[in-house]
Amino acid sequence: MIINVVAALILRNDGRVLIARRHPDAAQGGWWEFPGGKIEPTESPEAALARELEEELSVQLRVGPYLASSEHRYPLTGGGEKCIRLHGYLCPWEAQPINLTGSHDRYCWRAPETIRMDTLAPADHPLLTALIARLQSPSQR
Ligand SMILES: Nc1nc2c([nH]c(=O)n2[C@H]2C[C@H](O)[C@@H](COP(=O)(O)OP(=O)(O)OP(=O)(O)O)O2)c(=O)[nH]1
Repeated sequence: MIINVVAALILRNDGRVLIARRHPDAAQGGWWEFPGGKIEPTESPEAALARELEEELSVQLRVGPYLASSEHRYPLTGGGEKCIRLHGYLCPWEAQPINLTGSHDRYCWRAPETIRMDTLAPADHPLLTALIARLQSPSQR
């Protein structure tokens, strides 16, 4: 079964993007990722993402354009694997307090090209690559 997950690439005016670290006790604990979560059956991806951002960071943001998707299989401890289909959306940052109230223990703002791939959840790699390409494309300047 494929689990559909949405993630936000929250972009600040200075070009930095928000990444958050999954709590050690959470699934895929310790990885840095773009905040978000699973899409419930009755939700649009955008509604799911707005809800997850409120639940996980206590922020209210406008969900912007779709960026890219990826698929990744994580091994399960008891055997087998879990297949994640991750859909990334750009979200312009609107300044407000951030409170981590979900599955993360830290967050930070990073220039996308300085994010270390070996600390980023594997499913997020294609999203980061797509973000860097988009920010470098002349039409986005
Ligand atoms: N939120 C999020 N999850 C990601 C990313 N990359 C990635 O591999 N994942 C994985 C981790 C989890 O196995 C799964 C999403 O689970 P989650 O725990 O964030 O979703 P949720 O809040 O809806 O979960 P739940 O505790 O309510 O069941 O997708 C990402 O960038 N953001």
